[in-house]
Amino acid sequence: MLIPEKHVLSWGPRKMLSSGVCTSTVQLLGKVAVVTGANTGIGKETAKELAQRGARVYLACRDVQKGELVAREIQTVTGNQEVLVKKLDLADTKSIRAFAKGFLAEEKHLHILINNAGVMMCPYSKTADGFEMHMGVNHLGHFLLTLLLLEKLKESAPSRIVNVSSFAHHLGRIHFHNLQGEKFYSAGLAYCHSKLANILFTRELARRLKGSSVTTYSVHPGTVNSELVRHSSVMRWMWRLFSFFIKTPQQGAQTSLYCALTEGLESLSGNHFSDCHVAWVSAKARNETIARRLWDVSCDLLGIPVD
Ligand SMILES: NC(=O)C1=CN([C@@H]2O[C@H](COP(=O)(O)OP(=O)(O)OC[C@H]3O[C@@H](n4cnc5c(N)ncnc54)[C@H](OP(=O)(O)O)[C@@H]3O)[C@@H](O)[C@H]2O)C=CC1
Ligand SMILES: CC1=C(/C=C/C(C)=C/C=C/C(C)=C/C=O)C(C)(C)CCC1
Repeated sequence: MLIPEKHVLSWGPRKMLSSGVCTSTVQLLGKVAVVTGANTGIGKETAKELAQRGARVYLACRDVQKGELVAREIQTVTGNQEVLVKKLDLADTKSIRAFAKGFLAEEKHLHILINNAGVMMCPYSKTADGFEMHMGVNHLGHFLLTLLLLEKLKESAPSRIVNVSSFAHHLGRIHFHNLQGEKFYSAGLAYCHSKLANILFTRELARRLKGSSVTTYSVHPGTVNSELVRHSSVMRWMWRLFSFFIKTPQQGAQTSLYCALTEGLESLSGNHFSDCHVAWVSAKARNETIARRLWDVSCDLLGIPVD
């Protein structure tokens, strides 16, 4: 194990709240990984560990300058020079298509895709394509990215897709008549809806990928001290006050790493994980009809032919 357990699990309340360590010893020399939102928080720690294990890692970031600083840091810490930065703004489908085009032209393989980037509790705003920001970035952006990279993942199989969701999905609903939040909007609930969409996408994708050796998992990383709370002063205050009780980003990365690396997980494709174990999801998240409809509606919105 490359992350010594004592550094992942400190002591006291944080230890109690941060169970779940990726104990896989899998090495990744010759493997290629993409991590979205890798310039900070959970994504940065996930990318660092993948690089530590020898993978060529693409940091897919909307701010290339921030990404370059982190890439240098990861190169220095891990000794792996194959840490690359590529511009990806999930709030703009042109940027997503440009990212995929560049990546597919450059790389023969893609073994691990970690759909990690996310926004939470933004004031009402829209992406370049007119999608509500949470649904647009957290769900539709990653949906499009994944479909554009799917052939490469299939050619590189066995390969894995990890979608970082949240236990907040329990409060989520897919309001097909108000998917862009135009009729009513709550910043907190919009986040929950998008995280439910992450789980429905994972389950429907797993169903469609059966037999392909490409597997997919959704993840709740835990409550993690990161920049996710940037839009809420109450949450920022809570995070500061309770920082000792919540996970570090390195601890928050463990379940994503577990799903990306652990051998023998293939039969659990489509499942949701928390603290490196299969976790229960809401009844809405288990609804196949909603999952199929969300898939079709997402294709429609993105101008992808529905199959
Ligand atoms: N922290 C927590 O307690 C929990 C987090 N999660 C999930 O974990 C994931 C990682 O979040 P976390 O590390 O905590 O949060 P951070 O805010 O620290 O990191 C989020 C990352 O997403 C990137 N991002 C945001 N918008 C876009 C965009 N339009 N295009 C590309 N990248 C974008 C950010 O880039 P930039 O730095 O440029 O803004 C940043 O790199 C999220 O999906 C979140 O929903 C789930 C449950 C709990
Ligand atoms: C009650 C309580 C807490 C609050 C937890 C909250 C509010 C978690 C929210 C998580 C989110 C927003 C996840 C995003 O996906 C702390 C700080 C752990 C400290 C112990 C008591």
